[in-house]
Amino acid sequence: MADKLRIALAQLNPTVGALSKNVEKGKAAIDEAVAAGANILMFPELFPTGYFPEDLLFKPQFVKKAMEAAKDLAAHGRDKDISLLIPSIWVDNFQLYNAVLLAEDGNIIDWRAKHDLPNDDVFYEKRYFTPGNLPGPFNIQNVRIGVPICEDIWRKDVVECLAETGAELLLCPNGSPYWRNKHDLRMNVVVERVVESGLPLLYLNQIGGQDELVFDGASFGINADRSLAFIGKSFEEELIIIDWHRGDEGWVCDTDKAEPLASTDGATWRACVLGLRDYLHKNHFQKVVLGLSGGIDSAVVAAIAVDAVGAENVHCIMLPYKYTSEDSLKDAKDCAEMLGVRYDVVAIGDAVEAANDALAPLFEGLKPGLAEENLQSRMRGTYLMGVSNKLGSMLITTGNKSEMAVGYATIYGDMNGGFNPIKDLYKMQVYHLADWRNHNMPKNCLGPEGRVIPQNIIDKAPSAELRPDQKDQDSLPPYPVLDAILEGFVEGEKSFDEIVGEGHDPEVVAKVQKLLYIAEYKRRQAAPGPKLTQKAFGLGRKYPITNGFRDEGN
Ligand SMILES: Nc1ncnc2c1ncn2[C@@H]1O[C@H](COP(=O)(O)OP(=O)(O)OC[C@H]2O[C@@H]([n+]3cccc(C(=O)O)c3)[C@H](O)[C@@H]2O)[C@@H](O)[C@H]1O
Ligand SMILES: Nc1ncnc2c1ncn2[C@@H]1O[C@H](COP(=O)(O)OP(=O)(O)OP(=O)(O)O)[C@@H](O)[C@H]1O
Ligand SMILES: NC(=O)CC[C@H](N)C(=O)O
Repeated sequence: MADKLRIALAQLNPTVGALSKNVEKGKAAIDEAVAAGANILMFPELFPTGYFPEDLLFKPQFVKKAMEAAKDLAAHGRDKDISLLIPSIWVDNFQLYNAVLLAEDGNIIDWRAKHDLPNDDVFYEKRYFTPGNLPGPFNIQNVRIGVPICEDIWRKDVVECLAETGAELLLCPNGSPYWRNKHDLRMNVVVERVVESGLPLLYLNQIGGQDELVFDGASFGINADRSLAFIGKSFEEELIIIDWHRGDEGWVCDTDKAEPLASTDGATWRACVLGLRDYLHKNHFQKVVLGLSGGIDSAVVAAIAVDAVGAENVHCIMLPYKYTSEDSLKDAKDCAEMLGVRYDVVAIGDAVEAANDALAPLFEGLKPGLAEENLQSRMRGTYLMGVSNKLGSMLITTGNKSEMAVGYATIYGDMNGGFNPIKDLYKMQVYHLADWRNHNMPKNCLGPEGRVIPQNIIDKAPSAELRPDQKDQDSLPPYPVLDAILEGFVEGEKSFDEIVGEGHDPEVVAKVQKLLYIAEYKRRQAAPGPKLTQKAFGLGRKYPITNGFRDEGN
């Protein structure tokens, strides 16, 4: 019976659906693990397909090829002295499972299926998979190793069963998307399972962006005595190699590895950066274009873009109209210079006047208002999409969570764009992160150190500049109040009475609730953006567009 184990954890960044590319990445990890003398190598959840393949799983051809990909990866272990744990889809007796395969010497010799299928928030696993039976441990190199798959550790039953059936060590592959401070939650869950079972647990997560999800890595292990065994890098690929020995009280970690965890602000920023970078690169774009208005939102989006793909791949365009202030022109230019990006100025006046003239006969007798204001935004959106088409850069859009919540953005105007890096940041968080980035240089970011956003952009009152002297606060409550009410409704699903009970004006609360509900149609047509909170608009929050419900209190 082995008394020592060298375990390799492949904290990798797969691309959903890119079966051959993922398998090649996996084979390189096998070679590296073998060279490092590892006895066991484990991959993250559903590695050959990437997490999560969604309705690709309804395509028999995809399922067939995904199983072939898993077998191909397993075959790479032939004539190599290493046991592979490959989490993959698996079909058995006409049922589809979210499984983990044990492969030795090129052959799949055993497998287990995920028992607890997550079906809340952004997960829809019951739509696709049959739940596995409660599993027993694998016998790997004469050590009994339990492999609960991701959600299997978020409830008690699977680990309890593994412990009762003789597991000595737990290895858990995950596809666990980031949200703010989720790492603490994962640690708590793992410690609970360790305390209940008395077994050490190694937690492996993937990294990378997949549409609206970002995976943050930071894989870790907890010893049986609840102490932290090791922690890997955040938001970076890494082959983590950890030595274990069998002591009198069971398996103990011998490797001293404690990568620093990103701070809450640092992790939020890096999730936006990685989410954007992977969305672009995995969809074969190198460059982005955006409208830089001299306001806070586009300045922060430009800084995130530069950190994601480098200044040489970010094109900022100021599109002034007669309401654009001198301050905005200066602030936009200063910001572009600080970031080192290409900056152009393209006036929209002639086009806006031409459109107004063309529509004038239809609008005769009507007062100018919202239609004329939104036309400016739409003209900018049209110009920017023209640049995107011609120069091959993706247009990125800049609406923050407060604006997306209340519909304070012009549909088919400034909402144009393929991806929105700040979609899940409330306005006050956008300000906070602008200041944070001016004072911090996050890891793996390609932008300059030091100030990247002019102080005047942070200090001045926000304005859409669609009419003379317009300020956001003419139409909306002050952002600290708006954000607090929205957090109540969106993150907390609180009642009208609860929010009013927190000291907010009932009329304002009612207005925000109404705006929130009637803007659902805009959100359905909005670009995706990285999920940073437990309740992000998009994948995990499903509200009807046609919705007659209003909570008016008791
Ligand atoms: N349920 C529904 N399903 C489908 N379509 C629906 C709809 N309800 C309205 N609509 C349509 O949507 C249109 C109204 O939407 P839209 O044209 O966007 O216009 P709207 O939401 O009325 O106005 C945009 C607001 O955003 C502000 N804004 C604009 C640009 C930038 C910023 C900023 O600070 O970032 C702020 C602007 O000052 C204004 O208050 C209507 O003409 C109506 O036809
Ligand atoms: N003059 C402009 N030049 C270029 N882009 C603009 C201009 N005005 C608005 N935009 C684009 O439209 C988006 C919405 O901008 P707007 O100024 O209306 O409100 P905002 O949400 O406060 O954004 P920001 O803080 O970036 O100004 C901007 O982020 C920017 O991408
Ligand atoms: N893929 C999964 O099973 C993930 C579920 C788990 N609750 C998590 O967020 O980490």
